[in-house]
Amino acid sequence: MKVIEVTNLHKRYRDQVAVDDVSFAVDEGEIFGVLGPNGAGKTTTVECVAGLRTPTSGTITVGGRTPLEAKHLLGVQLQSAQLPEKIKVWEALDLFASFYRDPADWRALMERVGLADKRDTRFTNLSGGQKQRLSVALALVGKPRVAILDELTTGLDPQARRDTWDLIEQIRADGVTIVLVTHFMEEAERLCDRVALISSGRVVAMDAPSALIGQVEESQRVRFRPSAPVEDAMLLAVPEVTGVRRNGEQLTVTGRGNLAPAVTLALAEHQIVPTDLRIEQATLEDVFLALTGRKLS
Ligand SMILES: Nc1ncnc2c1ncn2[C@@H]1O[C@H](COP(=O)(O)OP(=O)(O)OP(=O)(O)O)[C@@H](O)[C@H]1O
Repeated sequence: MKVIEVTNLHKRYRDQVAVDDVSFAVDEGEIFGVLGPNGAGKTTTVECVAGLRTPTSGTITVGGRTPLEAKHLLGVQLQSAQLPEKIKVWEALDLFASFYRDPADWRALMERVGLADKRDTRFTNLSGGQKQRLSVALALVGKPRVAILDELTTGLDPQARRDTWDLIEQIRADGVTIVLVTHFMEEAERLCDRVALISSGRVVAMDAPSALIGQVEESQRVRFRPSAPVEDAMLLAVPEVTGVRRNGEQLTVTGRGNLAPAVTLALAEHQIVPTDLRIEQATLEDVFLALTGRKLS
């Protein structure tokens, strides 16, 4: 079932087109990623979905209603959401809970996002990751059906980022649909069931990360040093192989599908052992580059 439907969204700020033509639908219970470089129109798109901005044209429904009618279904954690510096963790949660008729138990939520021991800490004294986790808790306090999380892990160190990813997965396990705005391809690959790649206000591709990566011409690369000389022709005869490059003794074989097992098997048939074997897989970055000629970050 579709919980969000965006059709031909267009948003202009005076003479600046922020979103040119964006359409997508989000299934109930999925983590849907909106991925694109800075300025692609991601924030504008989700702010329209959240009812915080009015589209210039196009339609948006959330749970079959307009974003404004659906406000109670949405929990929004927005980029650089700021709280008063001196507010304490518990006060912020208690304040946000007071906005709703039937709020979640904010104490349980505080526990859930790992801030129970920071209950009395002021916002300004929280670390970057703790601030982000508080903002997630604040987005969830209204028991939303859909949570919109914008650039949630920007500025976090790797450990804090992984902790935040775990938190997002837990929230989804509770049945909350998540729209995740990010410009980190690794984050999108790891978390999202589907992603919309956005460039210059348009959706250039939309699918599961693995499906998008599978479409890249050379989605796999295998690098190794052969224990004995290898003919290119022998490798090119392997159906999965599309190319062979040499760099001194090192060979780079590109291709698709189950490339690494196919290559090692072909080598074994010629009594050749691949040493220093490294397998590299294309990423969403490669997909984006192939589609737009531009880098994601
Ligand atoms: N309030 C505004 N007034 C005028 N132009 C705006 C406004 N908000 C955004 N824009 C412009 O619209 C375009 C899209 O911005 P948006 O913030 O939606 O992109 P984004 O993909 O979220 O980028 P980022 O990751 O940097 O936040 C940009 O060129 C931006 O400068």
